[in-house]
Order: sequence, then structure tokens, then C-alpha cells
Amino acid sequence: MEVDAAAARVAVLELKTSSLMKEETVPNGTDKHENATNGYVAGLASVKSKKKKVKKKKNSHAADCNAEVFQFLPSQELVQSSYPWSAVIRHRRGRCAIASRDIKAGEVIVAEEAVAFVPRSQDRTAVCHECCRDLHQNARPVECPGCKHAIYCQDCEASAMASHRKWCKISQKLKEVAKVSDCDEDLLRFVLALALKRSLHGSAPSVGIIKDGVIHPTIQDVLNLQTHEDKATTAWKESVRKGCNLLLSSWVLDGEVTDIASNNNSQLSNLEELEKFALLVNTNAHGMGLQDTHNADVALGMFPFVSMLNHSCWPNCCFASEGRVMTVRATQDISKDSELCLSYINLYEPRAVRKQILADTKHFDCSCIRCSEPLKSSIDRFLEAAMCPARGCGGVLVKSVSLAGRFEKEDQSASSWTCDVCSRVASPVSSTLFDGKNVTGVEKPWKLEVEAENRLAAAMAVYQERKFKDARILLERFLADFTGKLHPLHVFLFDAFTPLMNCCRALGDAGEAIRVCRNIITSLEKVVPGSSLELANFYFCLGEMYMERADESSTSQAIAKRYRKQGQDALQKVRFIRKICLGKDNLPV
Ligand SMILES: C[S@@+](CC[C@H](N)C(=O)[O-])C[C@H]1O[C@@H](n2cnc3c(N)ncnc32)[C@H](O)[C@@H]1O
Repeated sequence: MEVDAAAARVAVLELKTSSLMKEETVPNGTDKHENATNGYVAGLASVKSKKKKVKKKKNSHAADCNAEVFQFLPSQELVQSSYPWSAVIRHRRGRCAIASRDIKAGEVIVAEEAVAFVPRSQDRTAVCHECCRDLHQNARPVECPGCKHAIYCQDCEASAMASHRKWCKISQKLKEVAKVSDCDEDLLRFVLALALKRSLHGSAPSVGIIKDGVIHPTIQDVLNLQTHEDKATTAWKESVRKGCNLLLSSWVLDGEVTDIASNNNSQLSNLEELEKFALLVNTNAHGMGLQDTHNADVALGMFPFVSMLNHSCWPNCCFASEGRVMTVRATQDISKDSELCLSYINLYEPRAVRKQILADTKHFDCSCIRCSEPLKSSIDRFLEAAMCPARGCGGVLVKSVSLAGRFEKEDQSASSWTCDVCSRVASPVSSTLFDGKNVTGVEKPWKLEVEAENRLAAAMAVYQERKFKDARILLERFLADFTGKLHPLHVFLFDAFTPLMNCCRALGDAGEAIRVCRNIITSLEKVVPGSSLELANFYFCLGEMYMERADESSTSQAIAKRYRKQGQDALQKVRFIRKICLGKDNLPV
């Protein structure tokens, strides 16, 4: 199994203590996290791929959430009677899900059917557009000959095609509409799917139902979710407005132009409704994946009660989808009254990068416990730290201004670096390092970082061309040159591990691949001490590699026995993690 390099940075944290806002402590870098629990989350859907520059605003939380505007969703009471949490409104974070009793690791927090979902265009053929099940295992999926976009499994084909006919024509135009309006095609598809739901079920009861332990929410639940209109850029709003307008004017049902909400004839209001759907998608849509194939983000779904859980870079829950149902599970034991949180993003990133990603794609300034802990005592400091070059010190240089420079290339010249042990300061302004002495070459932490980033990028470019031999040489040289200068948990070192492991595997060097894989697992468990399906994937690789080594003809019996035992231990870990994250302990296929 080749591990996707991007997956390496997805990780999940253990929430060690209970109540989120007050008592919680995030362990600093010296803490050990025994009994780590598991969880996986993919990020919330980002609807526009182009990266936007978002200026950081101080105190933006104040504007983020105004408690007065929040209402409970129509189906909230039903959910509270069936699942172990209730919603409360908290200053700056809006609605929060709070445990109504003690919860055990692996327990279901909510299992929810999507109100609507949209397979991502690039993965159009991966899942059935009706049941969202994996199409790879379906012998003869059927594609709509009209739009050549919708595709169904054999079980769904007959019924799905009948309803699809009603909006097939508009589906055919979507690509063009997206192009003309410069609006994301998947976003427009999602808007269309929600508008259809609204037009078909607009007058249906607003409270959902629970069937076989799964909540089926309503479109009215969706309409009560949060949006961030104030944070959307003018360009985004304009393109969405243009796209929605074009959608409206091409809205053809059975050959007739029809109002979306049949009881509402105002064109303007309809446009507003479509725009609101776009905003709702932007803030609330969840990635849906295929559990047994690395949980790839193949579709986007709307799950109003999963959306009640706020983000934390130190979450205690994870989500995973199967078909149209998204299930959130506790990744550790959680005590009554604690807030239940998911992670919307990959967590093996420096704090500033995580915050930047959340600001850019989810439009909020993260106030989770991990981000609120002073950097100098948080494990986050290690992810972008250089080792202190002062002889015998052993401390790390922590940046004063921790910026997401990797994304924004902002001017970092104003930042200084302070050793967390000897407290000496290095500053690029005066180009001095400690005691006023000039420093040279790579000892300057700011230069070291830039050099490391460039070297890694060069190695990755070769790796991406699948030139494994050359890439391995570059990655090994990179690690040799920067290990000891950057902190062992530095994100650049971590980013080099997965491609190196894959290179070694591809080149048949299982021994080295095992060593690198163990490094990955060690780093992941230190930085994001909870488990996750990504962590399970690395354990699975490790297990596979040990088993392969045990089976090699050159391996002696005694050593083969040891490898087999190590392989079994790793696979046992995979089962344990999957049991908690997915509720089933089979090995991935
Ligand atoms: C999917 S919703 C979560 C539920 C939301 N609190 C509500 O009332 O609907 C995501 C929004 O919640 C808020 N939020 C979630 N996690 C947060 C965090 N860690 N820090 C600050 N705001 C957060 C942000 O406004 C974000 O856009």
C-alpha cells in the first residue's frame, strides 16, 4: 500500500481532559500521552480551490458569532432524545455540542443521513450519485446518457434515473454556468441539490425522523445552520451571484421554466435563497469518503447535526461516512458537560498554518484549546523550531512571529527566534545570534528554514515524477543535512518521511521503509496523540512490511518469527483504531 503524502499530515488529537473552555490543558511537548484514542476527520469542504489571501483580523471572534442569531434546529429535540449530547450557545463559538452524560471511546455521537450530497467532479465515477456507495465494486454502473455526469449503481439506477430526469437538463448546463460565472462547479451542483430538496420538501414537516438509529434531518434543519456572509470576499459573492442567476434562468423542469420554491414567485428571493445555500455549503459541508480506501474525500455532504460540532485542533470526536450516512464517534472517554469537537483540517501543521487554513477556507479564527495555549509551552512550537546552536544548550528556537509563510510568503524579517531553554534571541534584523555575535550560514534559523523548504520542495518534485531512486537520494540527503538542526518534530522533516518510505518500498528496501514508517508513527503520536484512520494506515503499512520481510526466503526462522510478531502487533493496532473510528475492526482492503 503506497501512502499518499498528503495523508501524512492528517492527524487527530486526544482531548485529554473534559470541559473545553476552562479546565482543559493541552499537554506541552514533554507530556506523554498514554491511552491515546483515535479519530479521523477530513476537512470541511472548501468550495473554491483558488487560494485567497485573508487578512488576519484581531478580535474577529467577536464578529464571528452573535449568540442572539442562533436558534436550535427544528430536529434538535429529537436528536437530544436519541444521542448523548445537547446543543448550547456559547459566546464566540455559537452553538456547541455538549455531552449530556459520560461517553465511552467509540460510542456514536450522531449517525446522520445526508440531506443532500454531491460527488466531487474529479471523482464523479467513484461513488453512486444516489446512495454514495463505492462504484469500484459495482459491476456495471449506469451513466446518464443525457448529462453524462450522474452515474448510479445497479440497485439505484431505476429509481434514481426517474427523479434525475427532472433536473438532467440543468445538470447538462452546469459546467458551462460554472465556467461563465467563475464559480466552483461542485458548489453550484450542491446549491442545485439543496434547491431541489427545498422545492420537493419545502412544505414537509420540519422535524426529521430517526430510523434504525440514524437521524434523517430536513431541509429546514439546513436552513438554520450558520453562515459567514460577512467573511466571504466580494469576488466570491459576485461569482456565486452570477452562477446562481444563471442557474435560475436555466432552471427547466420537464421543459418548463419553474420556480424553485413553488410557493414563492419572487425571483429576487429565489436568488437570495440560492446564495444562502452557497453560504451554507461553504460553512457546513463535510467531505465524505470511502472508508476502506484511505477515506478519500470523494463527495461533499450536508449533515446539519454533524455540523453542530465545532472544530478543535485537539478534538475528541471523529467522523466517517458510509454511503449517505455520516457517523461521529467519540475518540476517547469523554465526561459529561464536555464540549464535543471534530477537526476540520489536517493537524500536523504549525499553529499559524492551521489558523491560516481555517481563516481562508472556513472563515473563522480558531479559538480551540491547542491554539489558545501559549506557543512557548505548546507542542506546536516544535513543528517549526530550529535547534538552539549554543553549545550544550539543547533547547529549541521558537519563532516570535509564527507565520504561515509556507502559504503566504509573507515577510518574516520581523520575527525573532528565542531559545526555550537559554532564552537567547536570534534576530534577522540585526543578523545576530546570541550575545551580539554574528552568525554564519545555516546557523541562522531564518535561513535554515528557507533552505530546508527549498531542498524539500526540490526532492518532492522528483518524487512526484515517480523517480524513486533519485527522490530517495535527495530525501535522504535532506534528512541527513537538517536532522539535528531542525527539531525532530519539525513539519519539514515529517513531510519528508512519507515519500521516503514510499521510495524505499518501491525500491524493495523494506528494512529502511520500516524504519521510516516507525519515525512517521512516532512523530504522529507525539504531535497528534490520538489515533486516526491515517495513523491506522501507517500501522497497516508497518504490519504489511513486517509480514513481507518475514516471508522473504533469506530471512532466518528466528528472525521471521520476530517480524511476524511485530507485524501482528501493528495489525492489532489497526483493528483497535478502526474499532473506535469506524465501529468495526476489520483490516482495510
Ligand atoms: C460547522 S459550524 C459549527 C457549529 C456552529 N458553532 C453553529 O452554531 O452552527 C462551524 C462554525 O462554528 C464556529 N467555530 C467552529 N469551531 C470553532 C473554533 N475552534 N473557534 C472559533 N469558532 C469556531 C465558526 O463560526 C465556524 O464557521
